[in-house]
Amino acid sequence: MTLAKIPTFTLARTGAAIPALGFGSGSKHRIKKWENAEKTGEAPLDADIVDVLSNAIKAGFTHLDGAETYTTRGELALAVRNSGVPREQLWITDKFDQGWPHYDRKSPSPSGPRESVLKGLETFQMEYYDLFLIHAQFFREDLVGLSIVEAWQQLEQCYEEGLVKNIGVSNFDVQHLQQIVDAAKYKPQVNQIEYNLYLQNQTEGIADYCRKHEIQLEAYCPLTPILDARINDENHPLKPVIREMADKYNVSPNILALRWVYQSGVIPITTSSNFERMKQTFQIFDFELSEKDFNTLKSIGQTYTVRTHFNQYFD
Ligand SMILES: NC(=O)C1=CN([C@@H]2O[C@H](COP(=O)(O)OP(=O)(O)OC[C@H]3O[C@@H](n4cnc5c(N)ncnc54)[C@H](OP(=O)(O)O)[C@@H]3O)[C@@H](O)[C@H]2O)C=CC1
Ligand SMILES: O=C1Nc2ccccc2C1=O
Repeated sequence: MTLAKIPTFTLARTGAAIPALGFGSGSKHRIKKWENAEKTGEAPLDADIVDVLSNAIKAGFTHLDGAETYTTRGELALAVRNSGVPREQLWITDKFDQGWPHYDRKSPSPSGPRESVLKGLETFQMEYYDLFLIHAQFFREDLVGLSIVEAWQQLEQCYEEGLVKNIGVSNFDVQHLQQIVDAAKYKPQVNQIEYNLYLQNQTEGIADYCRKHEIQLEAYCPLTPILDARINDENHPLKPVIREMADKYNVSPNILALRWVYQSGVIPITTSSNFERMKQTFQIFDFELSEKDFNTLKSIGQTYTVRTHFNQYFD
């Protein structure tokens, strides 16, 4: 299979070229796995999810976003293996599950990220991850056996051992990132956060902080502004603007929303079960928003906030 050439961003400190668009194996896929496990008490491989992830690779995605907590590592590993795409042509991200206080879920790797990395590499039958993240800053003693800084030091060890080529965090605010930066031998290279036109700072000052410290932002929920399921309000201020601008640029609204994220220097991590939509996603690289239109979207987006994840911590 010939893979499409996807633009990249360069990660500080290692110079790694990370594909500027990623495909997620969490969100709807995580929910499906967790619900099944609740019903049946186990989480067997889900053939439909393997198909979705295989289709994503067929559609041209080379950057795949996984996480221990999604319980879809097995599905992603199979999709990667079945694709026949050489390992070095793919970018595989995974995340350490530190446990989730609001779900009362314990970490499946209570001794820390190194345990998670080793288990993940075994599942994937591969030698290294391109990027490994601490999934969230919500550490609680009864759910995981180490502190944030100790977790970071384990990731640094994995980096020195060559098990992970790049290291970072997800859902970190300025205060928790600063704790790591103060103690770090190697500073985080990535922070994956909820980010879109309606949530341009998951937490106060986070986008500027990451830019200042050369920490690449990745955006989950990039499509929130076009999803009625997430915005139960006909009158949200971007609704007519997105429609009008999508017509102007001759793209669909989802492409416009993703392009804005990419053009702001942030890597959209999206997902879909729809093969046509997967292929369509690459249109974000075929046009450019004028500076005026980019800024119009940005300033109108700032007048309205939608957060779908971790409200109990961040609001
Ligand atoms: N670090 C973290 O804490 C988190 C990380 N993530 C990561 O980010 C990934 C993506 O997250 P997610 O929020 O789902 O991403 P998006 O905001 O891209 O939303 C994806 C959803 O949008 C739907 N969709 C796409 N286009 C359209 C359209 N034109 N019309 C209607 N529906 C559409 C898709 O449905 P359809 O299948 O029908 O196309 C899919 O359910 C996750 O899989 C995960 O890897 C997500 C949440 C938290
Ligand atoms: O996609 C995700 N959905 C989640 C829900 C709870 C905790 C983490 C996540 C994800 O990363």
